[in-house]
Amino acid sequence: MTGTVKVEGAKNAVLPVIAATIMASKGKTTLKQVPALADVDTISEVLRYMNVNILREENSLYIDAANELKTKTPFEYVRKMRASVLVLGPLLARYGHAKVAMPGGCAIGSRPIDQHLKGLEAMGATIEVGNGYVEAFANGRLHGARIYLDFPSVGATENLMMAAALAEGTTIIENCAREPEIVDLANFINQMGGKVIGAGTETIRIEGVPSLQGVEHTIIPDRIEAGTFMVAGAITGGDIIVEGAIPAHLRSLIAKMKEMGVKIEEYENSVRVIGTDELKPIDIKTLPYPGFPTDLQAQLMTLTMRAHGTSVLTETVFENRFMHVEEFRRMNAKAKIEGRSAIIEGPVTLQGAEVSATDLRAAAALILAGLVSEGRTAVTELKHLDRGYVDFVGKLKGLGANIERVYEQKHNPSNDSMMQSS
Ligand SMILES: CC(=O)N[C@H]1[C@@H](OP(=O)(O)OP(=O)(O)OC[C@H]2O[C@@H](n3ccc(=O)[nH]c3=O)[C@H](O)[C@@H]2O)O[C@H](CO)[C@@H](O)[C@@H]1O
Ligand SMILES: C=C(OP(=O)(O)O)C(=O)O
Repeated sequence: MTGTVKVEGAKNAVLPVIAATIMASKGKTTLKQVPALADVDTISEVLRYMNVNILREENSLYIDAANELKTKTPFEYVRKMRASVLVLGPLLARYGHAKVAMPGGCAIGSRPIDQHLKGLEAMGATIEVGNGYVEAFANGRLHGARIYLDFPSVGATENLMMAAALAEGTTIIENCAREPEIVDLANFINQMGGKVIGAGTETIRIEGVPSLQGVEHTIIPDRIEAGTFMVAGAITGGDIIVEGAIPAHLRSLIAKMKEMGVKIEEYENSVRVIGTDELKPIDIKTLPYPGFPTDLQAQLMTLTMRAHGTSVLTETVFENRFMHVEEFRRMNAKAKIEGRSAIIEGPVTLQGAEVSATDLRAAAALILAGLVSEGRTAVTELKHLDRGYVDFVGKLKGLGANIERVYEQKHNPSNDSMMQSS
């Protein structure tokens, strides 16, 4: 594949930022570079349900949360998207009450929210969990606290940072997540009038303020989408430019791809990827940022199937994020799971097959594998893909891929399939 592909605003940055907009009791918020994703629609629906005015025009969202808001979120939204739980901190901080459906597990793990709740309790909240809901109360404003997270959870860091922004006094979150999306959220809160220091390091300090206001903010580029296209360039032995990729956000992927023999040129706001036939095997361990992202594990796995030798991919962030391995085996991959590791023997000639996407990144990875498989591959369950990729098929076609999106039943997108032949 050759050519240039442009990345969208980051899904994992825009979702917490949209949740944070409900803390603005005055003024309106304009968000720019908002990707047209199913997850953005879902969180927009959550806000509308709560009585927030929210309007989308092209890549911008206009949000007015100055009305009195409902402080409850029903299960139907959280079921579609776990990130709905990010309204818990903002609602509790603004209203002293929040009732949010408990997110269940999903295909990648059980995903509890104990660290979110532990932090909110330390800030003075009373929490009740029952009948599938978590309900939190604060007697007046939350107060500042010193919180040590057991694990640098992205969602817990975000929920607590938002709650602390409107709390009385200073909150210190230690062992917090350091992802670029945390920094984007902190920048947004600070633009709103908040006082957050240290985002991007292991300790964040937040001085609470009495109120926050709406502002204009541009969402950072999606490093996971960028990384997915970088792998697409490499696996097809192509030469592609990923525009909007910030190399500093992709250090671990760039290092691993270079170790495999892929040529990568870095520019300020783009990367060029030049594939090779002589891929070397690698060992990878997923870790919180700046370690290798779990959200790129499945995609990079496809590249290891083309490498000459044995690669070991160890998943430490989620306990069950190897559902795609079984699907890859249907495509002739020599792959097995041993404990928390996937062992991949390469190189193999992948064969087209009918496979099913088990989660969002598995969907992208199966499509990447399909690009280099002999014969036709059909990927189903594309509702997962639509959560996190804008026009993935169109963008790959633009780079020269032989791929079509097929709508089998118009009103049930989960039945769609994706086909490609090589
Ligand atoms: C919308 C969004 O930004 N999603 C990302 C976010 O998810 P999310 O915020 O859910 O991920 P976390 O960092 O919270 O979870 C990481 C690990 O910690 C565990 N955990 C988390 C919270 C908690 O209270 N207790 C607990 O045990 C989880 O089960 C998981 O095993 O970060 C993940 C890890 O980089 C990414 O894969 C997701 O794409
Ligand atoms: C796991 C992911 O997302 P979420 O946390 O929204 O399920 C992802 O983006 O790969």
